[in-house]
Amino acid sequence: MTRLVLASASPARRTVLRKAGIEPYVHVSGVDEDAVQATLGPRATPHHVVTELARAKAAAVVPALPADIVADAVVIGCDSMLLLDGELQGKPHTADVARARWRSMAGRSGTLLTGHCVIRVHDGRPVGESSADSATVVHFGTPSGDDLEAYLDSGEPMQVAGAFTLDGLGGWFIDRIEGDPSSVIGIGLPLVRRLLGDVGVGIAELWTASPDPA
Ligand SMILES: Nc1nc2c(ncn2[C@H]2C[C@H](O)[C@@H](COP(=O)(O)OP(=O)(O)OP(=O)(O)O)O2)c(=O)[nH]1
Repeated sequence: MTRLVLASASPARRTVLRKAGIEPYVHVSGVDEDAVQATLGPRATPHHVVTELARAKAAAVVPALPADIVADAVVIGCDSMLLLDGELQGKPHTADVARARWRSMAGRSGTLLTGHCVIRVHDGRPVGESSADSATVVHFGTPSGDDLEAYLDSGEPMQVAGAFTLDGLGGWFIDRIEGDPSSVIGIGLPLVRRLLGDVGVGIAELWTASPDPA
């Protein structure tokens, strides 16, 4: 049976796949995202940046996988960033940066881009690849000063692209989205289904009969 390999440390991506019936084999890529982005140059479009980062993560994992996995696998890399005022934003990492971002984006909208790359591996060799990014417009609410500080104190916004989550505490501050919710969380299920089809894999081949509904 073809095994789905998730080239990501993201617990959010793992959870999305598990709830959708797939227990991924996880192998973190360890890719230096800043270094990859630097090689793309200043004229790289936001769509190209997230897709190339996703490709770098998937490609980095293939040679490191055990033989029994790479006998028959699809390796998926992803990268999510928020495009706001023409600037790509990753994780804020600090409360000060997250606060400044929320003060800028409250009451406005941005586009959450998630790059995806699927590499088909058979008998240890890459035999197919397909990549694309998904774009979801996110309309941000306006948290009160107290709510924003409490959100920052939770630590959540510092660890996620765009300083918000759709499915966590951040959900209280997202008015609506235009696009695929799973790609905002970190891995777009309908897009991955299409990319898997591009490399000859049907999604129903991969999922277990009993998805994790938790
Ligand atoms: N649960 C949740 N997580 C989100 C949401 N939006 C973004 N994130 C997370 C997903 C990713 O873990 C993170 C985006 O950073 P990256 O795409 O660089 O992935 P990350 O560094 O976590 O892992 P990776 O580089 O794939 O090993 O932000 C959301 O709405 N909900």
